Amino acid sequence: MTSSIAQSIVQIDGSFCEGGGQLLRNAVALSALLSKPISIFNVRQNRRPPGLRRQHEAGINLAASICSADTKGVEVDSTMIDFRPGPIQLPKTLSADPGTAGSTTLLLQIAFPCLLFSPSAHQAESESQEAPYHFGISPTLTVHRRGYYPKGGGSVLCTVPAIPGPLFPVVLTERGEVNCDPGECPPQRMVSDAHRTLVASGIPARKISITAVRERDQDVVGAGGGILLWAETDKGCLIAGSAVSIKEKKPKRVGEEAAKELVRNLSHGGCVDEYLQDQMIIFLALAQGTSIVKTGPLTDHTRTAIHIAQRMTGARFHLDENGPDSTTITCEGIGFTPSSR
Ligand SMILES: Nc1ncnc2c1ncn2[C@@H]1O[C@H](COP(=O)(O)OP(=O)(O)OP(=O)(O)O)[C@@H](O)[C@H]1O
Repeated sequence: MTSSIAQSIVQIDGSFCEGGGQLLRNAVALSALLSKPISIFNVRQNRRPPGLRRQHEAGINLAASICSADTKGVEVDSTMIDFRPGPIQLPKTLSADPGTAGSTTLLLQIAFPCLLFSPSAHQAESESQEAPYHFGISPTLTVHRRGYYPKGGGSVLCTVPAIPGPLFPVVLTERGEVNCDPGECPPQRMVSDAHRTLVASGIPARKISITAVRERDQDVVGAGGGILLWAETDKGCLIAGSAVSIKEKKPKRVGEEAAKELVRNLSHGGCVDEYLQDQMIIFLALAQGTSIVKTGPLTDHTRTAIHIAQRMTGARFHLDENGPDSTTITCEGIGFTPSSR
């Protein structure tokens, strides 16, 4: 390796802050998108066991197939990887399979930014500009089959509208009034328990509606269940709480857990919940201009995502931690477009 190439490789310590798989996904996604080679050492150092698991391996290989990357060390248990992106060359359909009960949405987390700015499907331009979502984009996600732990076997199809220009910045500083609390979940005990926990926390019963959904046997692999609760506000914010049932957990606890998560995320008055908080960082960094997001206490996932986004993109973040329960994230995004690559 010549010294000029060595100098241009961004060296990333995978043990920073949260030190898990999300650091890896953000760093690889930005490497592929910005065409910046990276080396990550101490991969998932804060997890037991550390190193890559099959779903991380599948995610990195998916990103590599999108941007024709040369990789090193991408195998289970590896704690050091190299990722050298090449040109983005997309087939019409891409698929990835971790071969385990790994999360499909985490595979998407790594591929989505690159697909969004891929130079292939600019006919989607008008659709993307009219979309009502925070950044002005409208991907679709269709669940073909749910696969429950430990077997896995689920299948989702995600369609990503490629955009020709930069993302719009977002200003999410006023949450607005909660309109209703719809929810989806299977057994009745989860429903009644979630309902009781929400009412006990002060949410009026008339605003709560939970629908029990039973999947058709042919649409699932394995046995399981879960509950998803969300609150929608008149300013277009969605705040969620969810839980999945596993053998060791009583259904009563599942409903309670999801309701408590929703209440926790409503109580800080922010515009995004604790999960959207870290997942939107990469998009704030890529958007054009100043984004401002009011949220709850910062998570370590968010601090990690900000660290990686600043290093890889040069976007500037400013954090106002207004007491223990409220944070305002301001970001001066770089205005990335497919032609900046
Ligand atoms: N219940 C949930 N709803 C929505 N998003 C979630 C939920 N739980 C986790 N996430 C999101 O999933 C991502 C991964 O988080 P998680 O803590 O599961 O794994 P990780 O630390 O990134 O990876 P790993 O455990 O593989 O090292 C984060 O971006 C987080 O916001």
